[in-house]
Amino acid sequence: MSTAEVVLELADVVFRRQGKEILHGVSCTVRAGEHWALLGPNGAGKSTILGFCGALTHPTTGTVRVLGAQLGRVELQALRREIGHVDPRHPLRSPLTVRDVVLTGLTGSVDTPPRWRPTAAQTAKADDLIALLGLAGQTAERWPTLSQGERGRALIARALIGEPRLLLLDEPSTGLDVAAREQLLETVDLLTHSHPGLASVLVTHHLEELPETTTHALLVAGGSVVTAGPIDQALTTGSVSRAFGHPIRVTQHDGRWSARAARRGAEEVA
Ligand SMILES: Nc1ncnc2c1ncn2[C@@H]1O[C@H](COP(=O)(O)OP(=O)(O)OP(=O)(O)O)[C@@H](O)[C@H]1O
Repeated sequence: MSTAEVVLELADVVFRRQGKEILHGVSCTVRAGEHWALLGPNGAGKSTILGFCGALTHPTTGTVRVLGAQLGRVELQALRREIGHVDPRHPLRSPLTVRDVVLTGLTGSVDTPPRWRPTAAQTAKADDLIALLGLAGQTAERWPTLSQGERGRALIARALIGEPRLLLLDEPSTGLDVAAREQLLETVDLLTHSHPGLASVLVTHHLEELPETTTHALLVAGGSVVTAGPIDQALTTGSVSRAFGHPIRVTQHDGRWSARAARRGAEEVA
């Protein structure tokens, strides 16, 4: 059992909305340096769980502790500033440059606030992150001209500029072609070296979209945990088939995962 600092802890979390129980007692502990995949079929409860991780919602019962603070006892706004949140549906409409988009991670806003000016050190830091994410040379390019993949990497730089201890990635490969997806995954893998203490939670429906550096998986279905723990133990043909309600064969090759429907005549699903 790791002794690294606990970054995120969900204990028996139940969530009800409009008379409906959406989560039925979810528990999970994420420690510094761990990279979790949050996986499950449509409607499983992934976004709801990510909402707790990002200090966006309170549980109905049970406890959520994010970065040592219990939700319900702390000011959520202050806590959110310590969490890097990458949402591929970032609602930016104005033609900010890559550098300006990254700097909005410091103000926690979508656009640059009027009269806000970055310091020279903040600008230098934005440029360092832009280079780290493979966008050097595109610092002055404007948001509407960027590809989806470039936007995804710019949003990771934006999430990192506040030096978060927890990074949340909400389906970061959405809308990417295979090359852009692979570049994005390589970039995420790089973070284990550039930001060694950082913990992350990445939401996806697809095992193929898991970075090689993923250490743990939380598999959910119907608002309950199917399995949670080190990825090699958590992601199995049996657990993934149970979660998705379909016989699926899970394989791992060179650190990458894949899932295929188990065809008739194939080996029995464990
Ligand atoms: N505010 C709400 N009021 C009522 N029901 C809700 C609310 N938010 C979510 N739900 C329901 O809770 C369930 C889980 O939703 P959630 O969005 O967390 O699933 P998900 O795993 O992220 O799904 P997807 O993969 O489709 O994005 C769904 O059945 C959804 O309809």
